[in-house]
Amino acid sequence: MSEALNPFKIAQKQLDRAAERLGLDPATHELLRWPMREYAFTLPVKMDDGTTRVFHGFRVHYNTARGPAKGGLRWHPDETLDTVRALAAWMTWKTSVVDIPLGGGKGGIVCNPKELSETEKERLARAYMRAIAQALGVTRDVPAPDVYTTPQIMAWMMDEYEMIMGEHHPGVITGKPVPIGGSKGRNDATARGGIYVTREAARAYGIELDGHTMAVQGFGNAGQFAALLGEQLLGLKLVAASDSKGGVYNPKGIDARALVDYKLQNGSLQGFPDTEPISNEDLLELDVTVLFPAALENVITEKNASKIRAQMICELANGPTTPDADDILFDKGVIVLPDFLANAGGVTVSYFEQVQNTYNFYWELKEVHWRLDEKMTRAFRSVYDMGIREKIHLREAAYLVSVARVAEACKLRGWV
Ligand SMILES: NC(=O)C1=CN([C@@H]2O[C@H](COP(=O)(O)OP(=O)(O)OC[C@H]3O[C@@H](n4cnc5c(N)ncnc54)[C@H](O)[C@@H]3O)[C@@H](O)[C@H]2O)C=CC1
Ligand SMILES: O=C(O)CCC(=O)C(=O)O
Repeated sequence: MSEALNPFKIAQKQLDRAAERLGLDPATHELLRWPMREYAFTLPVKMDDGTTRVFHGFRVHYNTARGPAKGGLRWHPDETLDTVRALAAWMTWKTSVVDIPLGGGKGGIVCNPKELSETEKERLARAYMRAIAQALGVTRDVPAPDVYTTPQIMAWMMDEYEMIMGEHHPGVITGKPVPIGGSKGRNDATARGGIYVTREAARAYGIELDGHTMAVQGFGNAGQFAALLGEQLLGLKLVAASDSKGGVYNPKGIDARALVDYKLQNGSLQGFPDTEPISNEDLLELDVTVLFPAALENVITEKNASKIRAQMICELANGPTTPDADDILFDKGVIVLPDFLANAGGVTVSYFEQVQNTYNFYWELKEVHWRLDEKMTRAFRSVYDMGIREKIHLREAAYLVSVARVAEACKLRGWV
C-alpha cells in the first residue's frame, strides 16, 4: 500500500483540515491525531487437522472522551494496524456526529475467513476474546461486526466473555443474534441509516429518487440491504451490483430481492440471469443517481474521481474516497454523503442494543426504526447546515461538527 493510500494517514489528513478550520489548539489537535490506547495480539489457534496456526490481531481505543470505545471487528487478509487505527478514528467521529454517548474503537484479525471452517472460526473468535477480555465491557469498550464478521461470531465472543466473568454480560458486544440479546433491526441498520440520510439529502438538494437508478459496490451486509431498502423506501432501481469476485449489470433494472437470494445461495453474483458482467471499477463510473460504495477503502481516488457520473454517493463503506478525490467530486458538483455520517446507522442501533441489554427490556422493530430515523435525520441536518454555512463539502462539514464535540469533551475533562 502506498503511503498516500494509507488509511490512517488519510484519517489524520482529514482531521488536520478540520483542526485548522476549527482553530483547535495544538495539544487538542495532537491528542485527536492519535489513538489513546492500542493492543496487538498473537493468537495460536488449533486447526481442524490438528496443526496450530498463529494469527495476529489488534484492538484500538481511539478516543474515549465522550464515552466507552465502540466499533466493529474486521477479519480480513489485508488488515493492518494502520487500517484499524483509521477505522477507530472514523468511529470516534461517527459516534459524535450522531451524538450518542460513546467513543471510538475498532479491532481486527489478519485472516481469510473464507479459508476457515466454522469450528476454526469459533476457536479464533474465542482466542481473540480471551486476549482482549480485560479491556472490554460496557464501561470500557464494546465491539461489533464489520467486514467478514457475523452475528454468530459475536455470539461466540459474548459466550467466551461470560465464561471468563462467570456471569451474564450481553452488552459486552453488539450485533448479536436476536435470541441472545441482539436488537431487532441491527441486521439492516447500516444500510437503513444510509437510506434515511440519502432521503434527507435528496430533499435538501432537490434530487428526484423515485424511479431513478442506483449501483452498489460490495454485496454483503451493508450492500445487500442498501439494494433492498433503496428499492423499498426510496423507489430506486438497482442497475448494478458487485462483490469481491466482480459484478453484474442491467440498465433496465435488477430485482434486488432476487439478486440477494442468488448471492446467498451461490456465494457470488456471477451468472445472475439477464445481466452482463461488470468490473468493480466500471461500476463506480456508471451514470446513476445514487452510488453506494459498500466494500472497502480507497476505491474513489484522484485517478477515477473525474469519471464518476453519479449525482450522489452514499458512502456505506468506511473510507472509500481519498481527500484528493473529495475535492474533485466537490468541484464537479457530486454530492458525497460521507462515511461516518452515512454509515452511522449500524453503530446507532448497536447503541440501542446496549441500552436494551442494560435494561434487560427489548424494543419492537418500529421503535428501533423511528429512533434511528430521528438520529440520522438530525445528524444529516447538522452536517448539511454546517456545509451551507461554511461553503464546504459534507465530509469537511461532518468533521467540523464531530471534532468540535470530541474536543469539547476532552476540554471539559481537563485533558487539554
Ligand atoms: N456491518 C456494519 O455494521 C458496518 C459496516 N460498515 C462498512 O461497510 C463496508 C462493508 O461492510 P459489511 O457489509 O459489513 O461487510 P460484509 O463482510 O458483510 O460484506 C463485504 C462485501 O464486500 C465485498 N468485497 C470485498 N472486497 C471487495 C472488493 N475489493 N470489491 C468489491 N467488493 C468487495 C464482499 O464480497 C462482500 O460482499 C465496510 O467498509 C465496513 O467497514 C460501516 C458501518 C457499519
Ligand atoms: O456497531 C458498531 O458498534 C460499529 C460498526 C462499525 O464497525 C462501523 O460503524 O464501522
